[in-house]
Amino acid sequence: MSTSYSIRHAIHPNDSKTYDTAKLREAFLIEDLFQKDAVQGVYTMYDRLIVGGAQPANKPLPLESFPTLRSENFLDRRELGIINIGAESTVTVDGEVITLANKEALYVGMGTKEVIFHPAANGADTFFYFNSAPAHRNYPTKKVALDQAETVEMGSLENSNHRIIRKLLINSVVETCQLQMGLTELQQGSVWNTMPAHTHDRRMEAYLYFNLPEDQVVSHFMGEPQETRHLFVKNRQAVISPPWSIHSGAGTYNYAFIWGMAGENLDYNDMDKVQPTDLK
Ligand SMILES: O=C(O)C(=O)C[C@H](O)C(=O)CO
Ligand SMILES: [Zn+2]
Repeated sequence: MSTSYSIRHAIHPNDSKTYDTAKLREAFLIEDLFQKDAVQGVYTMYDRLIVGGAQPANKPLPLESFPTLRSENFLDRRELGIINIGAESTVTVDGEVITLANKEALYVGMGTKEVIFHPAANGADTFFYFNSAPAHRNYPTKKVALDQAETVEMGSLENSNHRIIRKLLINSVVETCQLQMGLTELQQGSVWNTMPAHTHDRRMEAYLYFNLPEDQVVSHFMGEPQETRHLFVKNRQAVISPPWSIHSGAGTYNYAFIWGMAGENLDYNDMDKVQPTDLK
């Protein structure tokens, strides 16, 4: 079997205040999502979002159901969002072959029986990142290319936070039950993401940092706005952000990240912003 997963429990914000570095990392950081010829997942108890990575190198990898799901197929009661962060390659969805170029996204609806991740034809490194949330109905499977995304430019070089946000799987682009995903790229010389920071009690969020040189890091800031902590994060590592937590980061180099959310609403702009001078 090429699929493995672990479970992360939800934590009360008061408890997290007492965590040392090791405990904080164990609760919120996902260090090893990608492994050659494996599908790996973390089933979080935050809105039951699954954070996953598939790295097909020598063989196609089916997305197998996790025993915790107690369902025959992974998507019997779930929806799925996939973003390709590696070489162009294909995903088959109930036999339909869908090609995803780097940074392209795919929404796969509830009730789909079979999802298979394929290695790139030319042997190049293939990395598919995915998020999955419980669903209540089927919406059609849809590929979203970069030019179909809702794209916004935010920040400035003066504030070290100039970035392009591509909302790929969002309700103006594709119908979903509760999943939203997108990709943010820091522009050269800018290192701060999501600053001013925010929380959104209605939704949890997960970040996957990528396109970061192997010898560079992002300091990811989390916690309640007046009780922040940090996690040092490397390339292709993910962070779980509870609804009460800010999720912002500053890198030693520019980078990209994928954000994914699930929860109470599909309103991307429903955020409680925190001014930088109010953070503690
Ligand atoms: O750089 C940003 O700002 C983001 O990408 C923010 C995320 O999209 C987010 O946190 C959505 O809630
Ligand atoms: Zn957010």
